[in-house]
Amino acid sequence: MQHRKLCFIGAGNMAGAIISGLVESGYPAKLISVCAPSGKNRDPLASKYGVKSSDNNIACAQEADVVVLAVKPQLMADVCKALQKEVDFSGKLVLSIAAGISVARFCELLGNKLNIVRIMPNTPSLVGQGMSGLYAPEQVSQPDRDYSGELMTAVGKVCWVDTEEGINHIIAAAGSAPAYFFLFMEAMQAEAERLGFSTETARMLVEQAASGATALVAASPDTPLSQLRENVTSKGGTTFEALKVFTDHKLPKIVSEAMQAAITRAQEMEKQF
Ligand SMILES: NC(=O)C1=CN([C@@H]2O[C@H](COP(=O)(O)OP(=O)(O)OC[C@H]3O[C@@H](n4cnc5c(N)ncnc54)[C@H](O)[C@@H]3O)[C@@H](O)[C@H]2O)C=CC1
Ligand SMILES: O=C(O)[C@@H]1CCC=N1
Repeated sequence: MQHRKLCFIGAGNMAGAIISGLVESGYPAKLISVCAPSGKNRDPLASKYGVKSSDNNIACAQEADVVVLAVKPQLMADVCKALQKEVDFSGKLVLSIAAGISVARFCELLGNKLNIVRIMPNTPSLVGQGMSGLYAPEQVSQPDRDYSGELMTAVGKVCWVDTEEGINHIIAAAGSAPAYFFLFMEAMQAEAERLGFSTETARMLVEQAASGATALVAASPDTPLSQLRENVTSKGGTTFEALKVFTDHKLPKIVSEAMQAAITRAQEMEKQF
């Protein structure tokens, strides 16, 4: 992949996950810098992965070819305004991983001719199993699109969307989705503990069932998920009764409402920040 000088503004969960995945996959650490006001998160990244750590957003952005905006949406306007005063963004590629901040808003904050790609990653990027959605406005060049795609391919799979609205759909289906599965697994682990298993055993049971199920999905690309479910569900058996509880409580409707709630919040954030 192309190796450009890369600067992360923000050193939190998501920046850390991407930096770790990039370095593990061979991206040169000396080309990566990470900025945050406090050393609490960025210094461990510097010592673990050999990237440069700094509290100076402006100096790092000035030096970089590619600036990754990885702060919370609430802070984005202030961070961008400070950058805009000192940094010439012409000739740079800006990547935003923020939910709920549109390209139009970034152009207001950083300049009209901004060369920007929106990326919606998720935390499994930390272990090279990320799922990222990408959107680039028409004016972004093919080499910049290729670079953005290659960057996120280094930490997982990528899915380009043709319209910016698609980024909010990616949030619902992938960006926020690890938390849905963690919630489900937490509830299962708690019940396994109530059944008398130790915390460690309960976690192992749930973790292995979940990773075994996803491995089976990955190994069966032509089998619909419904078929995989039916393969577990013996007639007159236990799974049928368990699934009946989920369907009686309208699990598919709950999932649909939860995903729509994520989209609605992203749309609200687009107005708020
Ligand atoms: N956590 C997740 O699963 C995902 C998060 N995102 C997006 O990633 C962005 C970051 O989210 P997280 O990493 O979860 O947040 P976080 O709260 O873990 O990290 C934010 C980082 O920004 C730093 N920061 C605060 N003020 C700063 C400033 N003035 N200059 C530079 N850095 C500053 C903080 O020190 C912290 O390191 C958000 O915009 C979020 O929408 C996108 C997809 C998934
Ligand atoms: O909760 C959030 O707003 C961010 C975006 C997707 C995952 N986390």
